[in-house]
Amino acid sequence: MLEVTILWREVMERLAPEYPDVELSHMYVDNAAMQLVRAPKQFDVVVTGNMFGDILSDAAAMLTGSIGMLPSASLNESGQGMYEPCHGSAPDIAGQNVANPLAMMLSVAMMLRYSLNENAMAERIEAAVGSVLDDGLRTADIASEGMRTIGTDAMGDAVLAAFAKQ
Ligand SMILES: NC(=O)C1=CN([C@@H]2O[C@H](COP(=O)(O)OP(=O)(O)OC[C@H]3O[C@@H](n4cnc5c(N)ncnc54)[C@H](O)[C@@H]3O)[C@@H](O)[C@H]2O)C=CC1
Ligand SMILES: CC(C)CC(=O)C(=O)O
Repeated sequence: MLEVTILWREVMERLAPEYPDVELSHMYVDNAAMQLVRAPKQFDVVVTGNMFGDILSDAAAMLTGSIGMLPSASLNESGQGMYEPCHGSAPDIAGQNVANPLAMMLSVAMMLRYSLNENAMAERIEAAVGSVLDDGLRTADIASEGMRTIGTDAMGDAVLAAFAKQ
C-alpha cells in the first residue's frame, strides 16, 4: 500500500506543473476522510484512486445533506462522459416513493453542460431544482423542521413545474 502511495506522490509531483492554478498538497486517505468532515472548504480538487475516491465521495456527499443530492460525471479527455448520481440503487428504500431524485436530475444537467454543450439548458434544470428547494420542498432524506416533506413522485413533478416556468 505504502509503495503505491509513494509512486502516486511521485507522479503527482511530476504532473503538478501542468496545473499551475492548483496548489498541490498530499494527504493520507484516513486523514483526508477526517479533514473532509472537519474542514471541507480546504478542498477544491481531490485526485485519488478509484477505491479511495469512492469512499471519500460518499463521505463528502453528506456535506450536501444527503447522497441523494450529489450528481457525478466521469469524463474522458474529449468530454465524453458517464453521468450518474453518486448513490447506488438504494434497495433498502425501493418502491417506497421516498428516494430523492435530485441527484439524478442534476446529473442530467452535468451531461448537458459537459458533453452536449447545452449550458443554458443545464442552468435551467439547476435553477428549477434550486427554486423547489427554496420553496421548502424536501424528500425524507433532506427533511428538516419548517419544510414540507414530499415523495419522489411529487419532487419530480415540482421540479418539472419549476422547469417549465424558467
Ligand atoms: N455508482 C454506482 O453505480 C453505485 C452502485 N452501487 C450499487 O447499488 C447497490 C446498493 O448499494 P448500497 O451500498 O446500498 O448504496 P446506495 O447508495 O444504494 O445506498 C446507501 C444508502 O443511501 C440511501 N440512498 C441512496 N440513494 C438515495 C436517494 N436517492 N435518496 C435517498 N436515500 C438514498 C439508501 O437508502 C441507503 O440507505 C449495490 O448493488 C451497489 O453495488 C452503490 C453505490 C454506487
Ligand atoms: C463499492 C462498490 C461495490 C459500489 C460503488 O460504490 C460503486 O459502484 O460506485
